[in-house]
Amino acid sequence: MSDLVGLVRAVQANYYRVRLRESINGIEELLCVRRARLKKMGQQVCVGDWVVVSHPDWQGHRGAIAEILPRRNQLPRPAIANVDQVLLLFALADPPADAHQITRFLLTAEGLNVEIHVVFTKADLVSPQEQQQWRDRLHQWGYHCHVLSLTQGSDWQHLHPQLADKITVVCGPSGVGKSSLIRHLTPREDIRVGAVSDHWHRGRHTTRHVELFPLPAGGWIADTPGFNQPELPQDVQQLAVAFPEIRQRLSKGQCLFDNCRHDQEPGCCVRGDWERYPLYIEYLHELETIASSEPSLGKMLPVKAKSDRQGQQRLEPLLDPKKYRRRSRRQQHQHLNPMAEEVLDSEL
Ligand SMILES: Nc1nc2c(ncn2[C@@H]2O[C@H](COP(=O)(O)OP(=O)(O)OP(=O)(O)O)[C@@H](O)[C@H]2O)c(=O)[nH]1
Ligand SMILES: [Zn+2]
Repeated sequence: MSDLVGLVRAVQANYYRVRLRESINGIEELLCVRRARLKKMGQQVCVGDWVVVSHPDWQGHRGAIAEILPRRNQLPRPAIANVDQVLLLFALADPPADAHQITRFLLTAEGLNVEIHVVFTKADLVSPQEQQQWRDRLHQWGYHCHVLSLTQGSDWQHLHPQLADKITVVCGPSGVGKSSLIRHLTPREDIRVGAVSDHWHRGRHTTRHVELFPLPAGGWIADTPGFNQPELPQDVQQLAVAFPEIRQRLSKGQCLFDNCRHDQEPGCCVRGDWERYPLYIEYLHELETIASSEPSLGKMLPVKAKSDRQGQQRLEPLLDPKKYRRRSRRQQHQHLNPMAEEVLDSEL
């Protein structure tokens, strides 16, 4: 008999909601735990994983995840596997669009190495001129964007073809309409699924969890918790390549120094009169300040001599930020209780 394979739609506490690749006797989903063997091997299951299910209990709609199929990629926060694209959503008003905040989201999305779609909502709240200004602005930054309203017209339906057959993650600040958009795109989806809902809602974690919703034309879409200020990339190199404007300048020219920070260095081909250059410089200095304020690192790290803007020499640490970066508070909070899982595993 062939393996029972499914897609993990949601993870909460120690339960995994798995949508079977093919429904069996009308049953589409099983509520699963993770086999002890996977746990011993330290394998975490995350939303978006394709998994092999064993021990199906068709009456109780239960099962156990026996194997995780290879992942194409994995977003770290929130943990979602096999992501095809990120849809960044911003409102044109209420809350107003803000270049600084949009850039922080774009930088995070750029670091994920997946396709990026930018969408502005609440077009009904601003003039056509203002809509066009944001379109032009994003175009100059190197992005195409959609502008739409969920309360007027049906432009949002133009998103369907871009989402079909893909796993799309919607990110954006709080209150921009992420949940509303997903409700529009997945009209027939019932979040509570028959027999599994009782077990599901008994979970200890009451915070909003990540979930994949099926799209009518195939594919899946997930909302992510709204947070307003994503973290910066991990190092200066990653920061620079996360700006399409910088990538474009570096594809045409070359800076004098290989390790140019594109700040005050002579012979820099990136420094210039482009809109987001001051933002790049602000984030560059923010990253460098974080790096140099790590108290325990100053002693351990090699330093390099640098000239500041007044021509004074100063020492700067040469960091390997990946190695020394602290875990974020969000990561720490996402750690689930392993004890409870032990009990469930031992039942199988
Ligand atoms: N005028 C107008 N209001 C909208 C539009 N889209 C969403 N809204 C409203 O904006 C508010 C916030 O929408 P949500 O979908 O809850 O936003 P969210 O991004 O999921 O917010 P968080 O859950 O905080 O992350 C709601 O009152 C929606 O009705 C739109 O296109 N135009
Ligand atoms: Zn440079």
